[in-house]
Amino acid sequence: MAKISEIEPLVLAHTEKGSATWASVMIVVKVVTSNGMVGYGEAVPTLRVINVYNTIKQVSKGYIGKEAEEPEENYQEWYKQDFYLARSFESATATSAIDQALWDIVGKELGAPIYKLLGGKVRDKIPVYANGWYQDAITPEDFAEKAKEVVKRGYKALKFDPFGPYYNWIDEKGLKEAEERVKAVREAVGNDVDILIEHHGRFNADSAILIAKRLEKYNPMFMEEPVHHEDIEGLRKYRQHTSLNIALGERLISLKETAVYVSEGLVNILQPDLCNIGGITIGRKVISLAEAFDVEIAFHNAFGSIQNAYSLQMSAITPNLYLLENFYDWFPQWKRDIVFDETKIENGHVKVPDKPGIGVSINEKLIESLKVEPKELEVQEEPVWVVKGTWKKYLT
Ligand SMILES: O=C(O)[C@H](O)[C@@H](O)[C@H](O)[C@H](O)CO
Ligand SMILES: [Mg+2]
Repeated sequence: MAKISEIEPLVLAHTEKGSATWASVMIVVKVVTSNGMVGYGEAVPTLRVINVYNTIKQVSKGYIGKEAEEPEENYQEWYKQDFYLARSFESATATSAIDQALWDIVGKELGAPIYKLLGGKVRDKIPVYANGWYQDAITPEDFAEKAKEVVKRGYKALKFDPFGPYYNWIDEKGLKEAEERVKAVREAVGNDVDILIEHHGRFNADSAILIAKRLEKYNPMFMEEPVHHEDIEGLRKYRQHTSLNIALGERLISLKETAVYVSEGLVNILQPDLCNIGGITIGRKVISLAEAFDVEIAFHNAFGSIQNAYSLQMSAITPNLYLLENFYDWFPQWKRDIVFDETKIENGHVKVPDKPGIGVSINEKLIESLKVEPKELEVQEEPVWVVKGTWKKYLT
C-alpha cells in the first residue's frame, strides 16, 4: 500500500494557442505517493484557471495521507467532506483530475493499463470524430473546403457549430446561414460521413426546434446541447417536437445528475467528460448507466492530451461507444508532445495505448518547462468556447 504524499496543480501554457481560448492552457495534476510513484490527471480550465488551481489545493487536503490504491473509497469520502461536490464545477474537475492520477498510479503499480483494470478492452482501435477543424471558417465554401480535408484524412464523422453569433434566438437570416453551411458540408462529405451539429447550449427551445426542422433534411447524426444546459423543461419540449438524436453531457458533474437525463430519455448520445464527471471512478459507472438505457457514449474530449489519453482508455472498455471526440489533429504541437505524440489518428482511429496506467508516457521535462503562474484569461467578444475565427465576420 502506498499513501498519497503530494498533489501538485500545474498550469501549462505556450505561445502556440489552441483552437479555442479556454483550450489555450492545460491544468495538470501530479500526484506522488510515499513510495515514489507518480500519476497524472487533467482538470478543465474554462475561464476558471485560478479557481480550479486553488480548488485542487483545497481538495488535496482531503486526499493527502489516503491510500493511493483506493480511488473509490477516497472519492466516497471526499464526496462526504466536500458537501457541494455535485454543485461545484471547480470541485468536480479537481476531484476528477486527482482520481485519474490515482488510477494511473494503480495501473503503474500493477503493470497494467487502466482498461485492463476495468475488465479489458472491447476494441483495439477507437473510432474518433473530428472537432476543431473549422478554424476561421465563415462562408459555406470555407466549411466545405475544410470538411473535405477532414474526410481525406480518414474521418467518418465531423462536428461543427454553424450558428455564428446567434444566441438564445435565431431569426430567418441565422437559419438560412446555418442551413447553407450545413448543406455545403453535406455536399462536400457525401452521405457516408456523419455530420454532428454543435449548438453549444445557447438557444431557447423554440429556436432550437426551428433549427432542427430546418436542418433535419441534411441528416445530422446528432444535435448537441440544443438548449441551455440547465433548461430541462426546454429539452423536454425539444424532445416532444423533434425526432433528431440529442447529444449532451460535457457539463454534467455527477452520476445522479446524469441519471436524470438518461432515465427520462432526454439524451441519445451521452458525452461525459472524464475531467468533470468524477474521473475514472464515476466515468465507469456512467458508462454502465448509459448501457442499461441503450444510450451511446461519445466522451467529451476537448482539452488536453492527458484527458485524451484517459478518454482512449475508457472508450476501449465501453461496449456502447459511438465515437470519441477528437481535437488531436488540430492540437498545438506542445499538447501532442506532452504524451510524446503517442496517440496519433490513423484513418479516423486511434490504437488503444497500452502502457501501464494512463496508457502513454508523460513528457515530464516538457511539463516542467511549460509551467506558468495561474492567471485570469482575457474575456473577449468572441465567446471563449468557439472555434477561433468563426465569428470574425460578425466582429468587424
Ligand atoms: O463539444 C465540445 O467540444 C465543446 O462544446 C467545446 O469544448 C467546444 O466545441 C470547443 O471548445 C471548441 O473549440
Ligand atoms: Mg459541445
